[in-house]
Amino acid sequence: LRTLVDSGDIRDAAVELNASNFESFLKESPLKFAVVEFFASWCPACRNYKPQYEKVARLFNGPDAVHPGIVLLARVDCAMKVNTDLCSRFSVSRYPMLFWGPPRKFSDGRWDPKKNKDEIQEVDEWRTPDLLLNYINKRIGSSFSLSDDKYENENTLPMNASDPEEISRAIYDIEESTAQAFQIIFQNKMIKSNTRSELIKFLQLLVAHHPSKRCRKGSAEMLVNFDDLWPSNHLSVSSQDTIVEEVDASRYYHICGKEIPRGYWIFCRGSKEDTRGYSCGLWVLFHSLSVRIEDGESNLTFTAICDFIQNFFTCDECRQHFHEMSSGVSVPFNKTRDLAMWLWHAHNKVNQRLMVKEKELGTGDPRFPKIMWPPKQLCPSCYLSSSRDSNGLEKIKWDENEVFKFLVRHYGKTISSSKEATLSSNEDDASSTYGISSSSNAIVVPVGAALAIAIASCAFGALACFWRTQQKNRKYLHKLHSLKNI
Ligand SMILES: Cc1cc2nc3c(=O)[nH]c(=O)nc-3n(C[C@H](O)[C@H](O)[C@H](O)COP(=O)(O)OP(=O)(O)OC[C@H]3O[C@@H](n4cnc5c(N)ncnc54)[C@H](O)[C@@H]3O)c2cc1C
Repeated sequence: LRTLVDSGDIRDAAVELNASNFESFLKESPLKFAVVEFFASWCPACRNYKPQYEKVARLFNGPDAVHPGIVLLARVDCAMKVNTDLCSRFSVSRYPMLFWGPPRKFSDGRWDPKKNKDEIQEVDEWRTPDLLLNYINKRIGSSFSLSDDKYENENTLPMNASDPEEISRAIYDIEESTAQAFQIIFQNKMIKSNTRSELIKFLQLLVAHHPSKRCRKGSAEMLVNFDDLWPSNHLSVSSQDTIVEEVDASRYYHICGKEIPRGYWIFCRGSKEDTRGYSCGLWVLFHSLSVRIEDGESNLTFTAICDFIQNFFTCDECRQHFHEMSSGVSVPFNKTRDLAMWLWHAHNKVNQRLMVKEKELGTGDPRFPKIMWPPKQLCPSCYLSSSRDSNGLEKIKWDENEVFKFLVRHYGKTISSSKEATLSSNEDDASSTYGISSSSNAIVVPVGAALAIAIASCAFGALACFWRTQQKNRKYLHKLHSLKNI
């Protein structure tokens, strides 16, 4: 995608699209809304309009956006020959012409002036930044203003954590937090002799059950190369030495693809700069893993998550509290439900503790106060009864069967399926190279014997380990063939 630099050092905030990237870019966009300006570079009125359009674009697009993750502003130059068909699909008859609609509808869409019921609409009021922003505000029921300052926007955030639709956008934050987790691991050189196997276990879990296809693919690549990158035989058992310096880990920073981390949050976006974000994304990742695993994988998953938190989550207080909670588990988990419910309960314990603390210290996010979760609006059937004790604390009697059903619905299919379908086709090629099935979330095992291991143990660990060896053998054979051919 072309990032334009128009005058001096000022980058355009509106994204310039053309016929070759229009469809894929808009299809993959995590945003709910888009404005597309069709213009012609030779048109003087368009040149004059550009700074006005940019004023609104800077509010929503780019790293300094005041309200990122909501509306995409893009433009297409109809004076470019390659864009002729694209512009005629939208019946562009004068310049500039602006359209409004969901990004995905643009990608395969067209606009017909005779059909005004389309999801794509011509923007009728756009001539000044105020008019365009008013139009956007009317469409999404917001009250954004051109004078909004970064992160001082509690009252304008249109998102609501109790909106059941919001969770479908959490896939982007799960990807973001996964990528950030590995950035932190590499930057802080956290792969050591005593943490190496914990990371491998966690990667195996991600390969098999991460809700994002591109993160499964990235984890698989890292797992296949793990022994080469961080060989265990370079370390003595007692050694605490960091071994990450020996390899160019930066090549493997992009566990969920090159464009991630994107640098902003959507579902986990706080109303202040220092709230929510990474830790919220991690919780959502853990919950979505917990409902994706098979019964027989529950204990391994529990250990993999606990070890990951212990070794790689760099919030001391968090890992200490989490360790206290996980040490209280005396009986191994046998069922998906056991783990999902334990994690839900543990998260609520953290919420309860933070409810008091954040109130005392004023450190919480005013738009997202801690609550016993899920709230009634999200899952009425989860509540048998609720009352307040003498200190005003809410006491809830949960219907745990309903809670589990809700967790499966909330963190299961809603999170991945529709968004994954939009990934680009070259990722499909790569994932088949690595034997990852997108439909089942599982690893495709090349040999029947491996299947037997998988069925017998029903554990992603054994399966992923076997598969890793297979990949290494394949790599070795491939190298051998290339050498023979020289
Ligand atoms: C493992 C772990 C331990 C932590 N321990 C601490 C700690 O000890 N002290 C501290 O100050 N901070 C701790 N944090 C950070 C803290 O829990 C929050 O992540 C942070 O305050 C941001 O809160 P949030 O409002 O974004 O919601 P989060 O608590 O991060 O939750 C993210 C989302 O998960 C959903 N959710 C909320 N509760 C549940 C639940 N019970 N089950 C399932 N889904 C739920 C909601 O949709 C919510 O928006 C911890 C984080 C993690 C990942």
